[in-house]
Amino acid sequence: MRYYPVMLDVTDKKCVVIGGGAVGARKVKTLLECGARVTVISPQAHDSLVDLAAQGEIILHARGYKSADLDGAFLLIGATDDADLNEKISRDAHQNNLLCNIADRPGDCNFILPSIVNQKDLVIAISTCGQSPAFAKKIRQDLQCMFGAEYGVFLELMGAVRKKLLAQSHAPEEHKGLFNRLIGNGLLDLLAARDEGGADALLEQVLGAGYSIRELVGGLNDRFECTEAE
Ligand SMILES: C[C@@]1(CC(=O)O)C2=NC(=C\c3[nH]c(c(CCC(=O)O)c3CC(=O)O)Cc3[nH]c(c(CC(=O)O)c3CCC(=O)O)/C=C3\N/C(=C\2)[C@@H](CCC(=O)O)[C@]3(C)CC(=O)O)/[C@H]1CCC(=O)O
Ligand SMILES: NC(=O)c1ccc[n+]([C@@H]2O[C@H](COP(=O)([O-])OP(=O)(O)OC[C@H]3O[C@@H](n4cnc5c(N)ncnc54)[C@H](O)[C@@H]3O)[C@@H](O)[C@H]2O)c1
Repeated sequence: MRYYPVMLDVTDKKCVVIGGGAVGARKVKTLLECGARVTVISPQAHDSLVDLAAQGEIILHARGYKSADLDGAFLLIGATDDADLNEKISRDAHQNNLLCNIADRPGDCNFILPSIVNQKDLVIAISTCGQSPAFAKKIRQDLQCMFGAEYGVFLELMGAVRKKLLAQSHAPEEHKGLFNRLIGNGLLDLLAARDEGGADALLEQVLGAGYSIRELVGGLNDRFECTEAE
């Protein structure tokens, strides 16, 4: 494995994307989904970025890159169509010890981006360590249809159960057994079938009273409506 996989918290962090073409726009979209504060520097910008700037979702500077653009940044992505400039951006980033992804220079990045299958808090990241982005995308497309809305609702429920158990006691070995019984005895399939009664019966059998779906996360149909509306 060439790279160390991590999950980065970019919430409210200043992330600078230099070059707002097709590639920059794709990377901005993911950063926004993860709650970053995004600044884009680009003389010309993809229509989607112009719209996001008009809606106040990003800051867009319609001009060329200056080194000072990195001031206060947590992370930067270089995605211009100018190879020399991309190299300069990577040098500036390394001097400032920044997290740095350069779209055409994997060797100058200290992180690269995976292809992502996502259903609310379920995130499956696929990387070929730069060997074949096209193949990472193909695997994403193959996996995507296997993970429906029930996975998002399932994780919301498991998270609520876990939070409630942890508030009572820290007992990882005991909790592991409970979680494995919920997982192994088909809670996910019951949610997929929208069988709230069946799911409640399983929750009560494994966890006892006080753990119904309504008590934990509200009604099942409401949860599916929220998930599918997103
Ligand atoms: C996963 C994804 C995430 C994202 O971008 O968000 C991503 N590339 C995606 C798509 C894609 N990129 C390219 C094609 C054309 C076909 C092809 O080349 O295969 C396609 C497919 C398409 O467009 O259909 C061209 C390309 N990519 C890189 C270079 C430069 C180079 O290799 O030197 C060149 C130009 C090569 C040339 O000059 O021809 C480099 C990188 N691209 C990476 C990520 C990192 C390694 C990921 C990995 O393999 O693990 C890495 C190293 C750096 C980085 O960008 O972080 C996203 C999938 C989105 C999805 O799921 O839909
Ligand atoms: N990593 C990947 O997934 C991937 C995929 C395809 C291509 N690429 C590479 O990514 C780069 C960008 O590809 P693209 O298709 O988005 O190109 P593009 O031509 O659509 O966009 C390039 C952007 O860079 C901006 N730019 C030019 N000079 C600039 C400057 N001085 N300061 C700031 N911005 C400047 C332009 O205004 C333009 O918006 C290319 O080098 C390409 O080879 C990477």
